[in-house]
Amino acid sequence: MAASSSLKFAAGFLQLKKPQDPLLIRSPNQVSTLSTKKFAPMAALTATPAVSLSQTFINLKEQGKVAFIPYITAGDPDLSITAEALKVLDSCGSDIIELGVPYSDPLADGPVIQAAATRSLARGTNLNAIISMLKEVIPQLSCPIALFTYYNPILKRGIPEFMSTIKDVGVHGLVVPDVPLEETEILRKEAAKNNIELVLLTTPTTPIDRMKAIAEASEGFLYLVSSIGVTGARASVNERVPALLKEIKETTKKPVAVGFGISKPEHAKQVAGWGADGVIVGSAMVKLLGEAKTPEEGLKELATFTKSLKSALL
Ligand SMILES: O=P(O)(O)OC[C@@H](O)[C@@H](O)c1c[nH]c2ccccc12
Repeated sequence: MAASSSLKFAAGFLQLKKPQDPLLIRSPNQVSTLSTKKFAPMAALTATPAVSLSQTFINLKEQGKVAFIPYITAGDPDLSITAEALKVLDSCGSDIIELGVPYSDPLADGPVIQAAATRSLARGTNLNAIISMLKEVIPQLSCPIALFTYYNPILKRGIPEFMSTIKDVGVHGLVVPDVPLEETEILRKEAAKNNIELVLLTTPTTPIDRMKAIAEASEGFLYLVSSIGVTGARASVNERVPALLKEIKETTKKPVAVGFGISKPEHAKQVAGWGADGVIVGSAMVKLLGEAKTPEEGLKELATFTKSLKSALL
């Protein structure tokens, strides 16, 4: 698995890998034994059902708040810990959770998320097992889930079936980083049929006309990738973000969430101060869970970190 660290997003999106590459495809029938595990000891408890991504932003805006959106990789260290982590993230104030489907060739990911995906796949995580876990856990969450996946797992399953499956378990949004705008039409159509909001991404190198078209087509929110390159914590947030946000805000009324390289409460506060409607933190979260001595310790650290990021946005 090699993700190029010099990767540049081609006009907003990555190049699509050939779906027939056998290395990239796992059979949907390959159900891990994890899928039969009980993920939710308190399955009887149900939270207030989550609203859509766009409604979440409307509600926050009314309160003058910025959305906090953590990202974690499903199945790292295993899916039962992911289930617990989702509950921790939800109860510590996350507004939307981006849950990543691990993938063998995660082109847009830096070393931290690549390593998490490798560990997760090595444990046998696959889409069916993730879906079974979500079926039990989503009813216990009060914030919506946006599933993050590269395009291949969607193609492998078939777009209509993929969408109806994730809808049935209560997923609200979808982020697919390697589909060019021109190819999102079919995805959008199937997503819309199932009330799934398809979030599109724009980057600092996206030409303005293309950014406008992406903003127009994006649902739920628009994902502003703060800097070119791959995911991963950085010392500071790209100074071009305020200008990029201004440009986008002149184009669209849709909420804009900023991600890539945000790893500290100070970063989150700064990005919110620049006018973002949401702040996305991935690698820093994944690292805490991945490097903890025990899963329990990882979950504790995740709780503390989530609260500190959330309170930077209050
Ligand atoms: O890890 P970071 O730098 O905090 O960035 C957010 C990010 O992890 C998440 O949104 C994401 C994970 N993998 C991606 C690939 C492309 C775009 C976005 C992502």
